[in-house]
Amino acid sequence: MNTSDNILMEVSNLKVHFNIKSDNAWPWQKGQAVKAVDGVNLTIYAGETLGVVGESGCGKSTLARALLRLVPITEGNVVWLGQDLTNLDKKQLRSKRQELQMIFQDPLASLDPRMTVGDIIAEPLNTFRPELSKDAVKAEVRKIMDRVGLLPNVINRYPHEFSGGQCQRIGIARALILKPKLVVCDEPVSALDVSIQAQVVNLLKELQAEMGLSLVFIAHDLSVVKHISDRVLVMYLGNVVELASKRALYDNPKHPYTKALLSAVPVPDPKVERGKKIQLLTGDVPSPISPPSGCVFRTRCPHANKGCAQQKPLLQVLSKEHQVACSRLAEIA
Ligand SMILES: Nc1ncnc2c1ncn2[C@@H]1O[C@H](COP(=O)(O)OP(=O)(O)OP(=O)(O)O)[C@@H](O)[C@H]1O
Repeated sequence: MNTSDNILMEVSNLKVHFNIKSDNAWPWQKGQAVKAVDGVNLTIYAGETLGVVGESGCGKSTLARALLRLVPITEGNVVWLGQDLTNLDKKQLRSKRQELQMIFQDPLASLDPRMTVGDIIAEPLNTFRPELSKDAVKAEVRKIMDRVGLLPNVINRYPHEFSGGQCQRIGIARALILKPKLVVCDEPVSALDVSIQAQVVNLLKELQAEMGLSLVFIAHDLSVVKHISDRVLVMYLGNVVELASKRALYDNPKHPYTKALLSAVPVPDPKVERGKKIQLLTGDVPSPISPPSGCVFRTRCPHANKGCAQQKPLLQVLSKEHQVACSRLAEIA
């Protein structure tokens, strides 16, 4: 159960704005910033999987990196087990890396091509546990390799000799060898074949249960997120538009954006699929350089003509349905 006793991370008003460099910007963009993450509040509990979904460019990866302070944070706080990571210096932050790990989208690109699998997996141990003997490190490496489904005889091979799925297993082994408390998985299966995706997702699920890990799991595929998550966070234009338990979100989505996203998910039953109405969103996603004020979804919201277009703050919109969604937002905030 999620209670204040088992909070791992508390994120408040988190903002990551990237200043646009003048050499690769249009003249009118100079001095402006991309608001990749723009005021996110969330809590991560011990042992849970928090899924993160949203269209491309909505800020999922930036949020993931900001949780581990891998990108500069413009404003806000990321409190990890009572300690604000945003105040830590490099050395203090480094000591937290044992507890906070990340798995990346492109498994091959995330592995050093000049290192053997054994060395890649051993690297975090060599860095953070220098007191361990070579034999002890090797034993740990073999143990985790076995756990993620890598055969012992591949220990001296190089990443390019492996398939995408195997490379992701190597990435998982490296991330888990220090027994972290939280692993942020940034689209860990997006680059894999569908058949392999299921294996990797199930492996993560098993390891999570076994090691009592918390996962932040980012993906485009809402079915994958449904399979692995306990709670799901929906992002739009750097903001959280809905955050709810998996069941509540998939069975009874409140926010019009969530509804539109879910309506596009294919249903395995052809009869249901044929009769299904996809809620198409009109218009493009506004620029993250100058997002709409008030409700960021306003320009594409199907209820916008009922008052939402007036740039009113979230709770002043007239549509009843949208009010429900927006009062949920207030609860979340
Ligand atoms: N280093 C950077 N400098 C400037 N803008 C950036 C930088 N990194 C990301 N952005 C911008 O921030 C916004 C959010 O990007 P981000 O990669 O976090 O989105 P995303 O939801 O993870 O997208 P995708 O699903 O395609 O990976 C985008 O507009 C992106 O162009």
